[in-house]
Amino acid sequence: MNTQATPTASADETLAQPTAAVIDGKAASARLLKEVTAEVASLAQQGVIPGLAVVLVGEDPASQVYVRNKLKRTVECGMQSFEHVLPSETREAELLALVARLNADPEVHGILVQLPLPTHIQEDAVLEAIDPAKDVDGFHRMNVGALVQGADALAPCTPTGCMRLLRDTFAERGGDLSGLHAVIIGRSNIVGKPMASLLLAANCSVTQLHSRSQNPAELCRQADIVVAAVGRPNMISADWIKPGAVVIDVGINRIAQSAEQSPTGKARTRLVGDVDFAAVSKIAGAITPVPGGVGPMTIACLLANTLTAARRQSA
Ligand SMILES: NC(=O)C1=CN([C@@H]2O[C@H](COP(=O)(O)OP(=O)(O)OC[C@H]3O[C@@H](n4cnc5c(N)ncnc54)[C@H](OP(=O)(O)O)[C@@H]3O)[C@@H](O)[C@H]2O)C=CC1
Ligand SMILES: Nc1nc(=O)c2c([nH]1)NC[C@@H]1CN(c3ccc(C(=O)N[C@@H](CCC(=O)O)C(=O)O)cc3)C=[N+]21
Ligand SMILES: [Mg+2]
Repeated sequence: MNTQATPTASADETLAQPTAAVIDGKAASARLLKEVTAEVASLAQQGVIPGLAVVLVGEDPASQVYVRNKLKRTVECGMQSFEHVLPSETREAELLALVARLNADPEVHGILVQLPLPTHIQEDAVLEAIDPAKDVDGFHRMNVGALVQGADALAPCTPTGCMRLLRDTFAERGGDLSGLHAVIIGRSNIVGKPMASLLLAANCSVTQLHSRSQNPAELCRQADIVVAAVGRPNMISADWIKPGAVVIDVGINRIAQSAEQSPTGKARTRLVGDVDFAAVSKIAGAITPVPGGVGPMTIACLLANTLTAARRQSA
């Protein structure tokens, strides 16, 4: 990672050094995966191979990206991967029966049911059916409650990955997150809400924006840390950002790409985040790219959670 502008730089300094450091999520995830791989090997010597079951119902595009990358990394770090791809017509009862089988399977230490589920399935019923000890997404009420109360729990992977990137970024600058103002855009159970809990635990002042917020750009401009988790391509423009702020872009949006822009010369799609990277990177102190930012960290944290779950279940 380069360290050109500092997050506390004044507007003048930032004008003199107008390009944000690009936070390298791929490198950070490779470092974490290396640690996980070593610990998986030592657990394997005790006869335990951590196993992760992934359940995908239907065809959400962001979920498909996730599943593909996850499978690769799981095997690379020495874990077992169990994939369950079900058609979008799958009935809730069938899905609950599968979850019950995975709960009872001693080779499965972690269970992840991809969200969103098709609308005829009640998401919360499925999430509550997962054994909390195997809930590597941290979405079960028991784990959500523990996170909010600051107790030890399996914490959601994407916010955990964002925290690792933030801590690394501020540590490189000789500081930490304590006392900084963090603005989160989005309040989903997957990203926005658990992100707020983790930032509060790190002693940030936290503001949470959502679709009903008034003057979002004005509020966001007060942030030292911006976490964008909306699902709208390029929504966060340069005028939302205070010079020198650290920007974490969680969005994974697939947009059409013209033939001229495509490396293959064919009209295709490409991934973009929620932040207008080209404009914001001229103002921010540091920023995560999409792809190559939060996404790879989510996967590394998922595998770290699976290792933790396997250790606890075999202790
Ligand atoms: N990189 C990764 O590892 C991951 C990436 N993602 C991606 O992150 C993005 C967000 O995901 P997720 O949290 O699940 O999305 P959700 O759709 O569940 O939540 C989106 C949030 O954004 C808010 N919102 C919508 N429009 C606006 C607006 N105009 N102004 C302010 N807030 C708005 C919504 O507000 P309200 O509550 O009022 O409706 C809601 O809280 C998606 O692109 C997703 O693909 C998700 C998980 C992991
Ligand atoms: N129960 C559940 N938990 C989730 O955590 C969850 C989910 N459901 N549903 C879908 C979203 C989305 N999500 C992604 C994670 C990693 C990448 C990822 O690896 N991104 C790479 C993509 C690289 C590429 O393939 O081009 C990157 O950003 O660099 C993408 C998307 C997790 N989610
Ligand atoms: Mg639903």
